[in-house]
Amino acid sequence: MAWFTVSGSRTGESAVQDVAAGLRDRGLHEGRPVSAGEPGVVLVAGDPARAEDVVHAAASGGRVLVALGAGARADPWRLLECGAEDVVPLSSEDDADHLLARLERWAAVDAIVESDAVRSVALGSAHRWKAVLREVVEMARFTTSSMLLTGETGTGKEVVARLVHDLDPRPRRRELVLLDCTTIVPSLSGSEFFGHEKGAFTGASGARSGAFGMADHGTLFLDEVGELPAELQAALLRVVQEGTYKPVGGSQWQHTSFRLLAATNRDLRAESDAGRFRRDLYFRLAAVTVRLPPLRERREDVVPLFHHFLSQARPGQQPLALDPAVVDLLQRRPYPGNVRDLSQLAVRVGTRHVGDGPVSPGDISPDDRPGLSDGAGAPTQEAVAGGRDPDTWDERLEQAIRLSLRAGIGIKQLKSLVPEIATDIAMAETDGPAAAARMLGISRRALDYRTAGGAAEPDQAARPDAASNS
Ligand SMILES: Nc1ncnc2c1ncn2[C@@H]1O[C@H](COP(=O)(O)OP(=O)(O)OP(=O)(O)O)[C@@H](O)[C@H]1O
Repeated sequence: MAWFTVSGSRTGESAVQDVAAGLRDRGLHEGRPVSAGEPGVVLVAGDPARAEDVVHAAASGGRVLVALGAGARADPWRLLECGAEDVVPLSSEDDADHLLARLERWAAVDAIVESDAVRSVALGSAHRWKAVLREVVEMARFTTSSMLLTGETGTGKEVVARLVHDLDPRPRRRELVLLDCTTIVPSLSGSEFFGHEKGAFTGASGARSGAFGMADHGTLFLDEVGELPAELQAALLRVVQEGTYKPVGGSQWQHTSFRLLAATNRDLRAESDAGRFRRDLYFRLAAVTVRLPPLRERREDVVPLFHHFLSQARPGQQPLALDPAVVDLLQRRPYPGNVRDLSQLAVRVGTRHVGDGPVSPGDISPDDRPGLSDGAGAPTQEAVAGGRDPDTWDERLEQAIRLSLRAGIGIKQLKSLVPEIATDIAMAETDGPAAAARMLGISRRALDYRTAGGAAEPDQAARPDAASNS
């Protein structure tokens, strides 16, 4: 852990110097945390013109906390944009202790993120992935908050849910109970949720615990929670709020207490705004929302993850090198099914490969080699603008859809993925949101809504069969 001072004038400098001395006394070394890759503090005094540059440089090497001396005129929001994790005012002699406590917490979280327990199950070292892991570790270790995990299919929501449970430090922590909300049959769900007493219904030859009982002192993970039928949303809300339930056929209230985790690849917030998901339940589930990035936002993880899955597909055999053309393909290929897609590709490659030589282009099956000439499947702007044969365009689109279906992406997910990918492409290929909105053929407001996290415009989100639960 390190700290350093940046000052523009004498205003407020004495307070900053006091805190600096305090940090020195407590064993923190003075120096720039730029290359250290460790937590650090930047103390800002006066109105230094270069504070933003300094914070920007520091934050590229590690996590930075900015402390503003009295009278420092730096803009905290700009400093956050420059990469600071937080900006706090300095006001008392105890501030050195507070800063130190924050840095120690960060260092503890970073140590867990770098531990084998995490690295061996939630692979990846991309900046965005590490930021997710830090948030997840912080929540898992230091709170019992419920957490809503969002992200496209195959981004690792279940991996993260298991990690949260494994890192949970509650004494006598019990089971992780997984419920896939797509498979819940409403007529049978009473027993599945609450359990039943012996003789509660025909065939109930003995008492049985339900998910709420089994998760007591543990974790309940509701996968695909957006699919939960309306009547079960109400039942769940009651248990979450009051911690009590009655088994089917029982007369005694039972108590339960669990950490609630839920996952969805839908925009539940928009759905609750549209009355298709209970808003009160949404806010209970989403005390903390963690968005897992799609693989295309962490491309640097593609090749290391591929190596990992390839080794898993060839247990006990030598790790294989990759031909540069294969590396190139891996990096350019689309992954609509995200990490799951990549792992299945590695299995197919492992099956085709013979011997211990490098993986060569021929090990990639023809179906996995889409659109090499123009960037893995998608028609380029030039191709479209230049009026190339529309049949070729159609074929490429069809190929991309075929790959998605094979990767287990159903029509519902495809429908939500396509606008999201199109938005990403437009944002990357134009020089601002106005141009991106024009490229997409939508209003600037609709684009802002999408980029702020909405999967569809509110007026497009309503389904004719949607029942209001409000
Ligand atoms: N960071 C990761 N490290 C290692 N394996 C991962 C990682 N992320 C995902 N996987 C693997 O990818 C596959 C899909 O992961 P997971 O089931 O957690 O995704 P998901 O987001 O829950 O998907 P869905 O929404 O379709 O249920 C699993 O086999 C999982 O082990």
